[in-house]
Amino acid sequence: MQEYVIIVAGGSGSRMKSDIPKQFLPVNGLPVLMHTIRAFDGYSQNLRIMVVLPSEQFGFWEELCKKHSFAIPHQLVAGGATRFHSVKNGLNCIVEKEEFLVAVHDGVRPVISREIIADSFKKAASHGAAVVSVPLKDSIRIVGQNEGNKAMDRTLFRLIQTPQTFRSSWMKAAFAADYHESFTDCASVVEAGGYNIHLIDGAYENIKITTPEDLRWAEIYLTATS
Ligand SMILES: Nc1ccn([C@@H]2O[C@H](COP(=O)(O)OP(=O)(O)OP(=O)(O)O)[C@@H](O)[C@H]2O)c(=O)n1
Ligand SMILES: C[C@](O)(CO)[C@H](O)COP(=O)(O)O
Repeated sequence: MQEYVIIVAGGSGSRMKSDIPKQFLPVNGLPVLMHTIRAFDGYSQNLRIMVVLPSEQFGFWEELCKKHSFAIPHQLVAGGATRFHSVKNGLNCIVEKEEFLVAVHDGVRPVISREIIADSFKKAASHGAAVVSVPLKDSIRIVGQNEGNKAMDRTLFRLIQTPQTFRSSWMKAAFAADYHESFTDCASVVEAGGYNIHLIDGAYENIKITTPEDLRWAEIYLTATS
């Protein structure tokens, strides 16, 4: 089956509090988003890469590509109001008659290994939906509004990462739904569509650059893996 990745970088990065959108911030001399695209290109050059950005950032991105002589082929897609809408826009731009596999990955998760990408495509082919996760390392408590808080069994939980990879027919059927605020990732959308989610092993290094201190970790991890 043909493989695609939709790399979503259409958000506003409000928690990063940076003038430059976080997907363009330099880490080890290269914008975050270029590290992410490079990781997927390194997995397979037959992979088709879609990159979702706010349309008003297309020009800036093209300038950055020139500046860094960045020539990995990819198709630009305009972002939407939420992550759900950005993924949907990416999916709608894929022209393919046959069933295909599609991974969705956060543009701001640049420390993703080829092994995890390969595993996610392999398991999506056999299970329909493969979603990367890691166990919790800290203890957790549930907090109530008036009732204080209570210890929970952390073995019952997983932290969910990307890539999240699906058979195209599952993804298209699920993303035909109207937006709901519980859709924080693709797995929640596909699950709401009635499909089972198969969890696969992720990595603690596969961080999402969300707040300023994450950049430092990305720098450390990318230095260690380059
Ligand atoms: N409308 C949106 C919102 C988010 N994303 C992408 O989804 C990923 C995860 O979202 P998050 O880290 O929350 O990014 P932002 O929405 O940009 O950040 P914030 O929530 O701090 O504003 C990011 O790569 C982001 O660019 C997107 O493509 N389109
Ligand atoms: C998709 C995701 O990265 C999985 O952990 C996460 O749900 C994105 O959340 P955000 O609030 O949009 O950063």
